[in-house]
Amino acid sequence: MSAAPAPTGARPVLVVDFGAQYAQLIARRVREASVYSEIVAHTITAAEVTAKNPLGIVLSGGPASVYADGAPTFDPAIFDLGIPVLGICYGFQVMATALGGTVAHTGAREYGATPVTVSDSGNALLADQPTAQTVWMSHGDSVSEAPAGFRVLASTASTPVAAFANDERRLYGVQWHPEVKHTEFGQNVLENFLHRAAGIPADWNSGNVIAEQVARIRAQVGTGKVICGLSGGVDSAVAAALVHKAIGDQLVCVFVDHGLLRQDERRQVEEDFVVATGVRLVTVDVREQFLTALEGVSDPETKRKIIGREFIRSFEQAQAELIKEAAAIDGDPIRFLVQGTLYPDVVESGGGSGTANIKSHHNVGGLPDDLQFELIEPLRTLFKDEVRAIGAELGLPAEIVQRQPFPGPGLGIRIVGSITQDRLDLLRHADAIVRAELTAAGLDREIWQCPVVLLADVRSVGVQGDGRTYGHPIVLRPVSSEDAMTADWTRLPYDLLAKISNRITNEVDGVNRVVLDVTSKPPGTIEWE
Ligand SMILES: Nc1ncnc2c1ncn2[C@@H]1O[C@H](COP(=O)(O)OP(=O)(O)OP(=O)(O)O)[C@@H](O)[C@H]1O
Ligand SMILES: O=c1[nH]c(=O)c2[nH+]cn([C@@H]3O[C@H](COP(=O)(O)O)[C@@H](O)[C@H]3O)c2[nH]1
Ligand SMILES: NC(=O)CC[C@H](N)C(=O)O
Ligand SMILES: [Mg+2]
Repeated sequence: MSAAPAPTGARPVLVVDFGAQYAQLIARRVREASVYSEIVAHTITAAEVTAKNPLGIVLSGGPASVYADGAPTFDPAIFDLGIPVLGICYGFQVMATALGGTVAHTGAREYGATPVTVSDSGNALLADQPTAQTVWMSHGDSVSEAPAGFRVLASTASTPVAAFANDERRLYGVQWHPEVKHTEFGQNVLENFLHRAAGIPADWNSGNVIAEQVARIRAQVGTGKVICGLSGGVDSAVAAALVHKAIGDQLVCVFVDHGLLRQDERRQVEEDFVVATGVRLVTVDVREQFLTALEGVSDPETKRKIIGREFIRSFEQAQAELIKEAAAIDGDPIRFLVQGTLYPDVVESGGGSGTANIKSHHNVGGLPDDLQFELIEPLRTLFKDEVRAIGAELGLPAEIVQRQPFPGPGLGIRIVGSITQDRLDLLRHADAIVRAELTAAGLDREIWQCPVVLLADVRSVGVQGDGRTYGHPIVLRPVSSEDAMTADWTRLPYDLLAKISNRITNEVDGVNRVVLDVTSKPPGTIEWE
């Protein structure tokens, strides 16, 4: 399992994964508390834990029941190592069972927002916590009896043991999920555990990530040559800056012009980006290849796999050209490919432990089986806002660090239907209008991104210039988000929406209707495909 890499000599907090949806979220919240963390499998043994010398351990939730056959187990000797442990949900139930308490299917099930009563705040975990608070629950089993030596700290209407503690042994557990934003005092509980109970100082920051990644990249690459897929977006800019810091001129960036880009994008990357960062950049023009490969394809996953494959073919093409150019390589082969992959790309592609495939991101689930490159993905366990912080720390300009995301498959996954040159030109035009208006309204920082989608297989009747039209709708999808894992639709001012709608229907041939997507994520995703 991938884990955020340790800074040299740093003692981690281990997050033990029992198949949770939220293991990375826990790791991220620990980082937010300025503490370094690593995710480990639940099969870790007491000896392996000792070898890692952790400052604390957090046990995640998980879908199984502790008493069921085949449920994920945990080495009980770990509780005797003297290391502070916090169990969450399934992890709380694991701790209860291992230490002589009982867990049962009591019939009490709690999902979502649940009021909890804190009955004992005279302990490190719930110190200074209000008596009444709302927490996020997701369980069907309950601790019916706390282990001997443990105090019950909190309860809900149907769960008498909702939190417990043994301050002497520094063992703690909560039935609820402190790692999700909907839990009112969740971060406080985690920080109480880390700082008060376990006494861990708050001294971890993005500077540590940079130092460690630089060391790790140097060790991985040696004197080899590296290419980096650079899109002009935040993630690849930060990845490239990190790699550049590590190995300097051994890095060459490659921009793929696949014809699915927005207006003016290539020029921006080739000129503005290079000026801002000083990286060496080559562009491969593969517009024809992509269009041919995608001809007649309308299924979203098929499109994504083709795009993922063609990206790698494009990088191989750049690799071959650079190898010919002796100056770029000094005779060393180019074996490594840097990608700005983030954790949400991985988890949505089904790459988390036991998580579902929502959509194959081109750089993860869309990679071809015959991939020859050795990947370098220094941001793979991080979330976008963390990456922005690292970019700022590395000195990248705000225009780059604060840029809105744009997916690698570009306009290709914003045409619902098959992709043609005409449809791309139409969508590019509509998208340019939307972006110009949002920028003019000063809203770029407020919205996370605003996909503009062409419903190429849908037509509706309109009237323009006293004549009948039978045109396509354009969908506006403005969203607000913290990390793209969840999102809400942005309430844009009506006047602005009216202006955008007017301009698109007046200026873009073939469009006679503009509609607004008012769906959150979940249940929708941000992109339509
Ligand atoms: N046009 C492109 N040329 C080269 N590499 C690309 C291109 N588009 C995407 N990539 C690669 O795929 C990775 C994932 O794309 P993604 O859009 O998630 O990240 P990004 O473009 O770097 O940042 P952002 O999410 O802000 O758009 C990039 O980090 C980059 O390595
Ligand atoms: O580089 C990328 N390659 C992809 O294949 C891809 N698919 C979605 N996205 C971006 O990821 C975030 C979440 O998008 P969804 O809610 O649509 O899954 C949003 O920011 C999307 O724009 C992608 N980025
Ligand atoms: N989210 C969880 O960790 C759930 C734990 C366990 N499966 C239960 O239903 O109680
Ligand atoms: Mg991008």
